[in-house]
Amino acid sequence: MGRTKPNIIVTGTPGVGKSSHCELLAQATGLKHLSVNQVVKDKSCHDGYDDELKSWIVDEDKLLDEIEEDVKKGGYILDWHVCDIFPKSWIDLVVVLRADSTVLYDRLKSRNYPEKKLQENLDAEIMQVILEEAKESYDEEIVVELQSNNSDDIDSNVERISLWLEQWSQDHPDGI
Ligand SMILES: Nc1ncnc2c1ncn2[C@@H]1O[C@H](COP(=O)(O)OP(=O)(O)OP(=O)(O)O)[C@@H](O)[C@H]1O
Repeated sequence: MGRTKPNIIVTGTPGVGKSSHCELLAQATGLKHLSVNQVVKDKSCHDGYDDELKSWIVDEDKLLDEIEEDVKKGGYILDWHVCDIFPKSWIDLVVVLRADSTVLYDRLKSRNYPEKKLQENLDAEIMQVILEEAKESYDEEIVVELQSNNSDDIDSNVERISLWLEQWSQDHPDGI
């Protein structure tokens, strides 16, 4: 079975603004916001919790099994800091959000991240780890890098992705 609506990944380093974008984007487009972290927790797609890193040790196979049936129907915004585990055939657009390191530092600091986790995430953002993963895992023409430093950025990004969605629907009147 194909899909009449596309699937979009919104990814980026923790704190870059994925949830904020996805919520507004879901409101603007009617696509469904799938918080992958929430699925990991709710459906126990993990092998426990890493206390030092304060994050779940994700069972990726179980996670994919859990969401496959829904996501294959289309119309989902996948919100996660990992982007390279989803099969290419599921995905129509990959949005990689970016933030300046000073901005990201302040956001993570205010979340009381442990110093090690904060530094790892800042390094990952500076080294553009997630952008590189996205480009390696998907065709470059579907990977879009967008800035997320302030609320104007969110508005213009949501607008831009909404326009992309309209175009996708025009280009694929019968779905794919
Ligand atoms: N572009 C932005 N302008 C202003 N504030 C922002 C922006 N992006 C994110 N924030 C703020 O930064 C904090 C983290 O944002 P958010 O939870 O959306 O990030 P996230 O990428 O989903 O994080 P995580 O991966 O940890 O879930 C929130 O307080 C949010 O309001």
